[in-house]
Amino acid sequence: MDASPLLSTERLTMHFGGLAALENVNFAVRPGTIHAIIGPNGAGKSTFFNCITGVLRPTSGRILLQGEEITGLPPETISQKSIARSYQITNIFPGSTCIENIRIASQSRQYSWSILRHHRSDALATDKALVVLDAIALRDKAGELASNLSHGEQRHLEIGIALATEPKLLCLDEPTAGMSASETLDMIDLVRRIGANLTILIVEHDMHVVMSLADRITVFDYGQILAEGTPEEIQANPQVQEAYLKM
Ligand SMILES: Nc1ncnc2c1ncn2[C@@H]1O[C@H](COP(=O)(O)OP(=O)(O)OP(=O)(O)O)[C@@H](O)[C@H]1O
Repeated sequence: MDASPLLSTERLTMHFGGLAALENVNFAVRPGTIHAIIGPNGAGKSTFFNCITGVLRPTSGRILLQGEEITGLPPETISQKSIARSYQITNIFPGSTCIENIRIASQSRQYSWSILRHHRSDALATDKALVVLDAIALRDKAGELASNLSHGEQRHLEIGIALATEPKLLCLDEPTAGMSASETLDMIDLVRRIGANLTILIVEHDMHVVMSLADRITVFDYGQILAEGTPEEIQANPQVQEAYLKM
């Protein structure tokens, strides 16, 4: 029994001049899953993320969030519609404390926070931020300047900033890039924990991370979907093996 997709694309196409970075991509993320997108360099993974988060306006095709068309909407509107993205490059305010970083992000989510503004907004905003800090295992660093955190902790904070906007879909762009082995294990643990209550779309090069976390995997190659399935199905797929061997 398939649930209706949380996010889907229909014939999504993005051309840069004569280059087809995405070509007729039909894709769907089921609610409650951790869905990984993998593929060789230049396969179109970042372009896909950029289209669904509004950074790029696709050349043609449609993007639907819970059946509502969001194609070509600006990033702020897409964020208000509950798609949050954590970037490869850290996106935090280094001169602010961890809790301030989370509070700033949550206050930017005007609609769902309008109630809080009417009722003891400050105390509630702080309580909410502490819940997020708990979720990202940084509660004991609430008052610490973000600039004093380790690289791994900064990536956790960045995910907290995305969580504070109360997304329905969290897009993670290479969350373990540049991490040590132990930071990578911590990140796997974090994504698994937040994925218990949230739909996550993840672009990741580290196959151990992908195979540890993903419920489903979509493989992009030359801007098209080469394969889709469970981690076991993808690992056993000869076309996928060939696409990676040619790298
Ligand atoms: N703004 C742009 N202008 C022109 N070409 C672009 C632009 N962005 C991406 N491309 C091209 O589109 C293709 C897909 O790039 P994209 O960055 O989406 O791939 P990727 O799968 O994310 O690669 P990587 O794993 O290396 O990050 C590449 O050929 C890239 O050079």
